[in-house]
Amino acid sequence: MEFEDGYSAQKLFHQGYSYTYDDVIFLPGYIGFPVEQVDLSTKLTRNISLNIPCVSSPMDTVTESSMARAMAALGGIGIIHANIPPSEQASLVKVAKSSRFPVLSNPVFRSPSDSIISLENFADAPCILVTDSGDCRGKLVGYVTKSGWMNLTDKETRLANYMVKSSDLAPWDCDLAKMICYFEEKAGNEFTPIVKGGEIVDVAGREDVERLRGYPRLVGGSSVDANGEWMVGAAIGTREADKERLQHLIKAGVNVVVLDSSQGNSLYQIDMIKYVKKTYPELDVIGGNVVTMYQADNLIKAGVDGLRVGMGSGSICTTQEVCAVGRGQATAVYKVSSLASQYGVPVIADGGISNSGHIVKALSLGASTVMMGSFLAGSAEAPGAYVVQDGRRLKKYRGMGSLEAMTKGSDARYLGDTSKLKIAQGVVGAVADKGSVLKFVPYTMQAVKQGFQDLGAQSLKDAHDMTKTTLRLEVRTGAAQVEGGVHGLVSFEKKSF
Ligand SMILES: NC(=O)C1=CN([C@@H]2O[C@H](COP(=O)(O)OP(=O)(O)OC[C@H]3O[C@@H](n4cnc5c(N)ncnc54)[C@H](O)[C@@H]3O)[C@@H](O)[C@H]2O)C=CC1
Ligand SMILES: O=c1[nH]c(=O)c2[nH+]cn([C@@H]3O[C@H](COP(=O)(O)O)[C@@H](O)[C@H]3O)c2[nH]1
Ligand SMILES: [K+]
Repeated sequence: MEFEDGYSAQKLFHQGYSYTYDDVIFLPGYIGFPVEQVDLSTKLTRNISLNIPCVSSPMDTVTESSMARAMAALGGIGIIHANIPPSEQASLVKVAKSSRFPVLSNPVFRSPSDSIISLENFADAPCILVTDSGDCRGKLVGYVTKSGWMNLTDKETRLANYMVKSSDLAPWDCDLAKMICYFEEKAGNEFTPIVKGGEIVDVAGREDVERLRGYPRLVGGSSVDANGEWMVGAAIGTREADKERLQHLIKAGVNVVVLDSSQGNSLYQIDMIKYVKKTYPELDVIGGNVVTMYQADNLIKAGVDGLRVGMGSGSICTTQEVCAVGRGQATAVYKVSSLASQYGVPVIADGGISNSGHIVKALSLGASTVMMGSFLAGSAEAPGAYVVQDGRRLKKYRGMGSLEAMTKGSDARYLGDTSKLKIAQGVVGAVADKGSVLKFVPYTMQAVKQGFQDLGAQSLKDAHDMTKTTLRLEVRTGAAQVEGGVHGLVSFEKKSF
């Protein structure tokens, strides 16, 4: 029997309002299965499948090699930003794909006849690798740990005199499970270099392995391509020079490209989509950003394999203030998805995700994945070091359209090559330390699964089907939103897991 209770998505999003995630609330459905049976596997593009619906933003304070590796290990994907020269971006892609162990350690190399005079020689590396040639192509003879070096009285002494002698190497396709076995077998080793194609590409440490063992495990597995390497995406622009950038990325083995623009429905982007599809027919290309059916239709006709949705919804975005264009993110995701689904083009809900509930809403309203910037920027895997401010550990997070990011690399794109007027569409800020994505993303996915269970959706397909049929939702008034949050307490501590 049908009850007159709540609104269908179609009715709710046809009222002339731009709604965002917090404006709407879903009415629960019927739970007929355990939470473990919720399957969050999904599609990033027509041809790329993921085990979790998570994508990291192509921003220079969010996604470089370390984030891309971790996102792939989790079963999602990272999109490497383009705010650096093409060869550097390509090398970040290559590094991310060079090992299947989810931690990146940027090893430092020396030869046996070298000495280490200062702790700074370790840079951020956990140890120094000693090879006969003193570089990554040489034959491994041993390694030096920080504590081994600290205990030295004579810092001038040569590495050959105190290094831990070892020639043990782990192959690049050793994932966490294989690395656990490796360290169990090699009881004396604290570190093992990882080798690929005759080159040492990274180093794994016993401590990392132990730490990762304590993290929650995701069922479903990692994002691995046909060559057994992590899947990694990269952003490019729509200028002539981006064709050369793309060549570098292709050589590095990039699996998907995102045409990174705030307003994707342009002559430039349509030309670029056609160029990419013609030149590299095997490569999936994601177009955007779009927020309307009209914009999406143009890019779908041009041949995109995926669409990125969101304009001005990002935490660091000022586009709606500056340019007066954009859309509430819930409406944008619903409207674009309802068109894109007719063509089998998956939608990425980009921006405005600050909790697991927002992810449930984005996915239920039709998105196949969510792209996140601020949600991931405070993690250990995001680029940059933590700073301590008023007793809190913070990491910098900035918009790619902020003045600071523009002057770092995207001037040509932003200002027009000859223009001298800089108009920011983003801000520079900071986010709190959240620890490793390898730890908090699995908890977040468990929360999303619970949301799906409450709705009565066992998969993304179920949720998408329900949104077209039985799902009911409502707009929350201001008071209802207050009620939905924590309220009326003198103090509280919000700990999610
Ligand atoms: N999602 C969002 O709401 C927003 C995102 N951003 C982010 O900021 C960054 C830059 O975004 P946009 O400024 O939109 O970059 P964009 O590269 O699309 O546009 C910058 C300027 O270059 C022009 N342009 C692009 N290709 C051209 C060509 N071939 N010939 C001549 N002119 C050309 C555009 O029309 C525009 O005026 C991206 O990382 C984007 O994701 C910025 C603002 C909003
Ligand atoms: O208006 C903008 N000015 C900017 O400078 C800017 N930089 C990034 N982005 C977009 O914001 C998304 C990340 O948003 P969140 O932090 O909310 O996850 C990203 O994925 C982008 O879509 C920008 N938007
Ligand atoms: K905003």
